[in-house]
Amino acid sequence: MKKITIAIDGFSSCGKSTMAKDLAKKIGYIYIDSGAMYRAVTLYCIQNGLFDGENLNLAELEKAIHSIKVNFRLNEETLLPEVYLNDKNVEKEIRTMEVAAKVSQVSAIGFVRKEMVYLQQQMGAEKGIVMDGRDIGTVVFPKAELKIFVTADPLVRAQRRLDELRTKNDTKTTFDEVLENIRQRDYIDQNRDESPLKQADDALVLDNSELTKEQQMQWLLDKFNFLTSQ
Ligand SMILES: Nc1ncnc2c1ncn2[C@@H]1O[C@H](COP(=O)(O)OP(=O)(O)OP(=O)(O)O)[C@@H](O)[C@H]1O
Ligand SMILES: Nc1ccn([C@@H]2O[C@H](COP(=O)(O)O)[C@@H](O)[C@H]2O)c(=O)n1
Repeated sequence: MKKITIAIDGFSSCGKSTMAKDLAKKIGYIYIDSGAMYRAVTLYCIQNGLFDGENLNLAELEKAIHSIKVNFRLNEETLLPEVYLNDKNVEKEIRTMEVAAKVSQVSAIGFVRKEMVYLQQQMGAEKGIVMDGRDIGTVVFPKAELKIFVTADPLVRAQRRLDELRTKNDTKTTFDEVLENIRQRDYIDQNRDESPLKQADDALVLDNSELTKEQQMQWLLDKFNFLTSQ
């Protein structure tokens, strides 16, 4: 069967990666979490002292951007791609609240986006890919055959993310901190000049506030099956 490109965009913590990952596994496509790439660049900035409080040293980051190596390697056990920063697996480090608090500032920078979008387009050149993010259907793959825009109530999203943090032994972060981070990221992502988060005109909208993971997966699979059976 001819392979297609699937773009899943939407708000923070609404389940994009969960459904993109599950769908890719089910249909034998490559899965790429584009947010992980922006998180990896953010981690680089933190680790290399490019942040002075809230201030980011843009000149230093611009000098370094071409030499920051961000790529994915398959975890042989989970069969899922994991993100590497300069050849080090950083899958866990990029999921901290420290990175979450700074990533939307980094991802709003034009030269950072240009570099990441170039890599993402290379990864999807052969199709057969499910990529999730904020600008996948609008900028990275504007010709994607299937575009989904995911949304959910911020309170529901915050609770899901908090539950996840608790399973990772984070007992400190509060519900209000998670909610504030989600609101802040949504605001910055929607209002930045470069490739703001918005629904592509030809995207199908999914509000999964009241759907289980299984229900959202079935919804997505139905859309995929319908499209590829045409
Ligand atoms: N339908 C659902 N019902 C309950 N929990 C869900 C559902 N979908 C996803 N989750 C959970 O919500 C949390 C956030 O999901 P996920 O990481 O997939 O979101 P995301 O949109 O990719 O987030 P981010 O943009 O922050 O990377 C995870 O803990 C996931 O297991
Ligand atoms: N295509 C994308 C993907 C992500 N971002 C930015 O990265 C942040 C983290 O992404 P998650 O999917 O892991 O939450 C996100 O808040 C965006 O600022 C992006 O700009 N474009």
